[in-house]
Amino acid sequence: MIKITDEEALSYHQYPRPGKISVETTKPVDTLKDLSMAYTPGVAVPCLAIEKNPQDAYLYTAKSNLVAVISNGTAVLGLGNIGALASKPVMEGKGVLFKKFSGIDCYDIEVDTQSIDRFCSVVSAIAPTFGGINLEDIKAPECFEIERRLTEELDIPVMHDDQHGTAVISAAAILNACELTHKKLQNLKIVVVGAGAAAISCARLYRHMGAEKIIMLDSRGVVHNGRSDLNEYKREFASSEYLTHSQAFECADVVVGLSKPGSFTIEDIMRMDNDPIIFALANPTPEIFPKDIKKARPDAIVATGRSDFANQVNNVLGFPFIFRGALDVRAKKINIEMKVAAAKALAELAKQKVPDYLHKLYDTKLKFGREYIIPKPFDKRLIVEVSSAVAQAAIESGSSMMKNFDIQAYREELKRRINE
Ligand SMILES: NC(=O)C1=CN([C@@H]2O[C@H](COP(=O)(O)OP(=O)(O)OC[C@H]3O[C@@H](n4cnc5c(N)ncnc54)[C@H](OP(=O)(O)O)[C@@H]3O)[C@@H](O)[C@H]2O)C=CC1
Ligand SMILES: CC(=O)C(=O)O
Ligand SMILES: [Mg+2]
Repeated sequence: MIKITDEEALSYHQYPRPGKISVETTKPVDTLKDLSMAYTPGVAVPCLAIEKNPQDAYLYTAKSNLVAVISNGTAVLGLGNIGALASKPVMEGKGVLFKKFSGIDCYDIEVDTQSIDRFCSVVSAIAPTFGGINLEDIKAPECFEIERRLTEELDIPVMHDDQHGTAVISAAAILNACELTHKKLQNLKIVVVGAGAAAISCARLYRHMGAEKIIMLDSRGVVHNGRSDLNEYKREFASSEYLTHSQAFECADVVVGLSKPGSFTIEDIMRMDNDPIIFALANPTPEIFPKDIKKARPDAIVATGRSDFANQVNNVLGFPFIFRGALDVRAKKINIEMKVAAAKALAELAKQKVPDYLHKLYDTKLKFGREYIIPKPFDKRLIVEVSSAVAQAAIESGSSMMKNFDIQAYREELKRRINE
């Protein structure tokens, strides 16, 4: 396990210059002619072209490869409502991952408001700059309304990463854990601990993919019909019978923690069925640490959201590649078909032979099994498999604005890029 100290983390962020991102130019500005083209008078030509045909913005500006990572800092990792400014290191971090893993340029934008109206009006006002909007770390239930409004209003893909990125990756991991434990998704008893942004969307995707028995817990216990304090999103998963916290775990096959440290315990996981699938996904501190889970339940398949344990179920495996595919086919929305395609592509990739550079990087032999149910973020094949699956689903489901997109040529181009 890789250990880092607080001092190392601060030093990484401070030196050699503060922060993790910068802006670079893509055209030469070395001569008087360059200057005349980049700025006035040359720049007026693309301006007028775009005024005439707005789609030309994709030809003459950085829009087609530019995503905004936008947060109001209300649910930053599992740190809670720490505010817009304090969320900036995470948002810069998402920008780094976009660039590193899928070549997408990114501006992080921290919006200091908790008002849904104000947040939406800021985002929709700046949307023309971008090819896509990645919403991040906005708490529930506001995040659902924010995403709904922006998706409806804008003609570029908008995705709340904590909702859908997490749903896609955890669904892929559950599919593979099922295969390893010879269980079927539709027969699973799934306990989702948390009823916020990530939890609600994960549960929706599992249900869409065939899960039938989902029990949800929030900070007040099991979400059930007898409660009068449920919002409309929690009500979608309210169980018809009253259950105690402990009863929820009785013979459960899967627990997905999307809450905070300590929200379920060793006693809870001891009640689960054989070969339990236990995902403790709160960041940075999981609900229970893997070593404690493994000690109590050696038969468990365990995942966390962190890079320093086996089976990292984290949306880093999703947003870079989902947006890559969506941007490249100019998808108007990131729809359910694209999310399911991403989940299936991820699950499938974990079953392929792992390239040597990953064995070296992770200093361990990686082979599909209990300690490797989901690909690693540094797997270069992710962009080929996930982005092309997303692009194909966008085309087939009618979300793409491109006519005659050659998906095979696109896959080849992505393969070429990773071999450069
Ligand atoms: N691994 C990954 O890829 C990801 C992990 N996460 C992690 O998931 C967690 C939640 O994030 P997010 O959904 O964005 O945040 P939200 O603020 O939207 O949701 C937090 C949820 O946790 C619930 N909760 C708090 N305490 C308990 C408890 N003791 N028992 C049960 N539920 C509890 C809250 O309940 P109530 O509704 O009653 O307030 C709320 O529903 C964070 O730790 C985050 O880091 C999130 C996204 C991706
Ligand atoms: C991983 C992530 O996005 C989170 O924990 O919020
Ligand atoms: Mg997040």
